[in-house]
Amino acid sequence: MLKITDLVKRYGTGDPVLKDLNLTIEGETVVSVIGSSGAGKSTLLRCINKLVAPTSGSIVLNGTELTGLTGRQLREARRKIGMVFQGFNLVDRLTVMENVQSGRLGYLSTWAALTRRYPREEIRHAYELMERVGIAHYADKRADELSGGERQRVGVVRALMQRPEILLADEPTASLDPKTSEQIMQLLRDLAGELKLPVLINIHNVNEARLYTDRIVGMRYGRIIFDSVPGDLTDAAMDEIYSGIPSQDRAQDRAADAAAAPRLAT
Ligand SMILES: Nc1ncnc2c1ncn2[C@@H]1O[C@H](COP(=O)(O)OP(=O)(O)OP(=O)(O)O)[C@@H](O)[C@H]1O
Repeated sequence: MLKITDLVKRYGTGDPVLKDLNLTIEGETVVSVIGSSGAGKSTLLRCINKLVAPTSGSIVLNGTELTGLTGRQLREARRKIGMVFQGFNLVDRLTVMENVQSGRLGYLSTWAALTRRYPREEIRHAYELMERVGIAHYADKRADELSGGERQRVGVVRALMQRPEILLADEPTASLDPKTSEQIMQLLRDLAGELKLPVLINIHNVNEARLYTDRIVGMRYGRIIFDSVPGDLTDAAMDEIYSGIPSQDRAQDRAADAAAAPRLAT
């Protein structure tokens, strides 16, 4: 279970870009995070995998508090978090197998990694996962010889090689054509069920969020203003997430209007 409590992130001395954010994800749920550019979606993911340090608040993954970890404990905690990227982040000149095994680098000795002598068990595990996502026959191909969809499958297998406890995906389909995007979303959804893994996906494509995720979290100005099943994402909810002023400010404005109204009437 991932439990985020009162998370605040401020870059430098600027205003907070995440404001007292609370979010709990249990079981194998696939959750999408939607919202306008700048709403704080990527910052949220980066706080979870500690690519950026939260300013305050708590992030607990299966009983381990992630905030405040450093050194070896941080490296160990990071292994529990699989990451899938928009641009795939593969090493082009390496083979698919080498890219996939790089997901295990934190576990291998430097010597084994440098000489690419992967443990037999890890080769078997890699083949199993590659078979599952349909890229086993490309194991010895260079990554730059693959299509976008195939490259993203390599990215997914690399993340799963860590045997993560949660999978984070930052715009995993934004570089793909519509049909391939749907295949990758379906794959993430199926893998969540098969591996009993929660998956958190930042996504701009609301249709894909509706079709392939169990729960949609809508962010605006660093706050979660919508958190429900896709069926509840009405046009009004979309308006609130993507346009106008933040709901909290709107509520404050409404309260101010109401307070001012009697005076205006007189
Ligand atoms: N490294 C940084 N330093 C300073 N400000 C940052 C940094 N990264 C992000 N921001 C700011 O934080 C806010 C949230 O950005 P973030 O990238 O999390 O939003 P987003 O919802 O993921 O946007 P997009 O959909 O465009 O990726 C923005 O105002 C952005 O300018």
